[in-house]
Amino acid sequence: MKKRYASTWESLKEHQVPQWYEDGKFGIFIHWGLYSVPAFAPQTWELGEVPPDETWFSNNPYAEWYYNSIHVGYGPSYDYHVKKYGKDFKYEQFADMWKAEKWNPAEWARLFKKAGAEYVVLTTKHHDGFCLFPSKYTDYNASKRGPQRDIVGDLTDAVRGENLRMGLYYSGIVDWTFADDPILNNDDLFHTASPTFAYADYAYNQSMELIDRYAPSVFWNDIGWPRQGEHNLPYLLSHYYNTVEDGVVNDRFNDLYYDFTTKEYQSGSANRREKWEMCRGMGLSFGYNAMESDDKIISIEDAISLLVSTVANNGNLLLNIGPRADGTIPEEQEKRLLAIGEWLGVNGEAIYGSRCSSRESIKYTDQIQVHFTERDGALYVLIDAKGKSQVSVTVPGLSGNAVPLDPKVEADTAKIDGGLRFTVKNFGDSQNVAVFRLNRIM
Ligand SMILES: C[C@@H]1N[C@H](CNC(=O)CCc2c[nH]c3ccccc23)[C@@H](O)[C@H](O)[C@@H]1O
Repeated sequence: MKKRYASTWESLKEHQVPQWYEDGKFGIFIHWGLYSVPAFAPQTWELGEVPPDETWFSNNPYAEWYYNSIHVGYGPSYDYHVKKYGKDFKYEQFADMWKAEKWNPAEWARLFKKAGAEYVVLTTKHHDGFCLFPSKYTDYNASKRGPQRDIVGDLTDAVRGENLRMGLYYSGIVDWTFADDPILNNDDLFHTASPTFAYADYAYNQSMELIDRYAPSVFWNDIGWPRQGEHNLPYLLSHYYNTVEDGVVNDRFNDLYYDFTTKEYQSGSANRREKWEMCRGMGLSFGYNAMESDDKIISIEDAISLLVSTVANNGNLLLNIGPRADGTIPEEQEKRLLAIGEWLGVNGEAIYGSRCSSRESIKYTDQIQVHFTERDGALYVLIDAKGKSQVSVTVPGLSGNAVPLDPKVEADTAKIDGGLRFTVKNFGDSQNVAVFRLNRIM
């Protein structure tokens, strides 16, 4: 019997994180929109590396923040905009320059499948207010302008055609078509953004139409929810769960409610006893930044290390791609997705459907760490030796027969000092992380 949720916080709190989200472990985030046309931001810091103050917001590495970055009236993006487009060029003019002329959603979905992703989360409306779906509440959308198609619907169909889950991102509290004073610190971001009741109703209405049109498996709200509309949330979220039985939401509703908490680069919180999700771009930006060449984005080794360390600590990794305005995915981003997919093809048994082990990760050096996951009574030992071709580590308190998942991994194990000594001589097809299965949990 399908559970029905009442529009009360008490009823919502009975919701459990669905098994598919616990098991899925790896998702693809997609930031695509008008900001993909200029595709520019300075390459400065990771979120959380410096305080969210004027220095951050006037040198914002997030290319999807282009509107605000030029609106502050100074800084690298402003200078770039004046030089490339001219002082009088309005951001809204990008709405008729964005054509997505080379976009093939089925091709994207095939790539995400090959990457080993279990879910996808696409921006439906980012802070600039431009909607990638035919919203009843604004004509500033991709069906009426630019691509002239239902981007959200077309990608949802393609993603579901590959048996992946489709999630939708919505910028709840920030919408620069309603309130666009330049944002220069977090107070502007969280407290003065979109201050009207009219906007709160708009956000509620658009969220309802996204739920009713697409029944997304993830409703990924960003930054916060309009305070004037907080009383709408129990209804909105109970309607969501009653519409999408195994739906799941993040923690960006003004600390009022969540299924999973979020980290973003170095910002946010992760507690391994709760379900959480790490999101980041491949470089410093979520929207495509044409300046972020192959040598400027996360390495394959670091991406695999991040996936393994996140999953071993009860998290999911939502790794972002920033497609070009024409609908192609930059080669350097595709290369990372395919490499992660290859690694998961060999070692996925230790990732998909696994659960966090009671054993905490062990850090031997900055390059050498050992992580643990458990599944169906087996313990998995994931040895991450970034930058090394061989490694020897002793894991205390382990015993039993350790079998590498990758047949091309050459390794010996020996009982020593009350632990198990692993000597990996060749990482085979497993990049920098060799995975072993122990058939008895000690
Ligand atoms: C995925 C990215 N999210 C950014 C907003 N980021 C934040 O508000 C990060 C702060 C944060 C981290 N964990 C949280 C949990 C609750 C509320 C805020 C945060 C966006 O500004 C950015 O353009 C991109 O869409």
